[in-house]
Amino acid sequence: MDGRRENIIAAISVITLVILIVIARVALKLSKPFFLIFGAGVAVILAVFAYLLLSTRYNRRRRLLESQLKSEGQELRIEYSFLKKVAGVPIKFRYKELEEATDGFQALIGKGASASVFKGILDDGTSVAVKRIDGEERGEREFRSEVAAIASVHHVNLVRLLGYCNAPIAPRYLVYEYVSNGSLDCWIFPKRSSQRRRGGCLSWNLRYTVAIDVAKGLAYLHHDCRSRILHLDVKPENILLDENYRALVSDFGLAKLVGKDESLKFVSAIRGTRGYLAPEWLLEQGISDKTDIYSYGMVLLEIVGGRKNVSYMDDEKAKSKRKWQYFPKIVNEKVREGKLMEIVDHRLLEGGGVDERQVKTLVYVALWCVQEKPRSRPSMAQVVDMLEGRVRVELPPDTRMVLVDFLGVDDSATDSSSKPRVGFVSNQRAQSDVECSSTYSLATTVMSGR
Ligand SMILES: Nc1ncnc2c1ncn2[C@@H]1O[C@H](COP(=O)(O)OP(=O)(O)OP(=O)(O)O)[C@@H](O)[C@H]1O
Repeated sequence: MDGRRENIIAAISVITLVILIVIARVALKLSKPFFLIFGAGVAVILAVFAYLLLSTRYNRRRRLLESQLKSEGQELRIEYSFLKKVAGVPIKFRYKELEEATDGFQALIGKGASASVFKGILDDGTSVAVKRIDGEERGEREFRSEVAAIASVHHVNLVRLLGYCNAPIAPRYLVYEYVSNGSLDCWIFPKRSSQRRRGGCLSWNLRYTVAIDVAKGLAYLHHDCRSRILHLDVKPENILLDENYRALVSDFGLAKLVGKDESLKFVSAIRGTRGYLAPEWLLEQGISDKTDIYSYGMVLLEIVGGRKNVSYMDDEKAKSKRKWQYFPKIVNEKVREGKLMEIVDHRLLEGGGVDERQVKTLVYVALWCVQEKPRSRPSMAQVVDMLEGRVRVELPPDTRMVLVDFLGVDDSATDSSSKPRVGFVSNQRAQSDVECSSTYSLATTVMSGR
């Protein structure tokens, strides 16, 4: 009850009692009933005063506590949102917020095998990339592994997950920081005339820093996280470039968290992308961090050559007979022949500024990474040391590269970005263990090299 109201009620009751006593005095004189009424009246007045005293004290104390709690609550809220910002804990978004941020999912900035990515701007002005994960069961699996893998990691070379939205019925969404220069493939492979995309020809210096950035991001995942994280889909389409062309590893949809003390090798259904898959995975001999290192080596070769590792031969006759070139094998031969510079992206050689020593380092490291035996490959931490010049890079052993995965394909097969990931049905494996049943057949073949 409000204090002022209490006082008014008390005053009215006291005045009423006094009036009653006065009336009783006039009506009853000093008789016995008068003294009874008088006594009762005084007792009531005393009780009203006692009540007033206690309730005023109680209210004052309650108001004090309330204001204390309010200010503490506010402090806690400020502290919580500060901690959230500092720790980078992913936020849960409402579908409506994402719809507003992307203006109804208008600006599509990328599309992969399992997701569409839209540009958006949050209320506070932050630019974001909103990834809508398509597909029911697979979507759920990719969503979970992506959140589990990236929610807890923070590194300058890993794309930052700002939040997620998993409203019932609607597709699942992941909200990432927006990385303004798109993916690496647009910056190293020549643009096809039909393509309308951002990009250009990345300079040699920037290619070298990108190689180091990606190695650092992967080294962090392999060595410095609480559980070892295997990316399992390292390819140029999953490497993003920011406004300063620093590289960030993205797309953790296939990532696996492995306990630090867990066996280094384990079996997993073949997924990932054609052209970057390590032989041990194709041969179902178990995967490990060395599987990522193989894919990284394949990406390094594409960075140096500015071309896909698996491509059609240029001449039309060969094309009609489906003759392939396997760039890693060409690189291996050129290295042995001492003609290293012949494999460098021609567009870079025309412009000059290619450091031959760096080319040698990058190519040697790449050939170490794509060694067929996983144990011959370096760790990601060693790769960083080699690229940054702390460790000398020896000439890698000659590899036969007899095992090449490629698909029974059509013309667009050299563009992995437009293709579903590889699905592989093994005789021994249950169908449910297979990542996706694409229309492609996976073949293992001996490549001619050129
Ligand atoms: N944070 C981001 N900022 C800017 N562009 C992005 C971002 N995330 C993704 N993209 C763009 O969207 C494309 C597809 O994204 P992503 O690779 O995550 O999808 P996906 O379906 O998981 O791909 P995949 O085919 O490897 O399964 C990327 O190649 C890139 O061009």
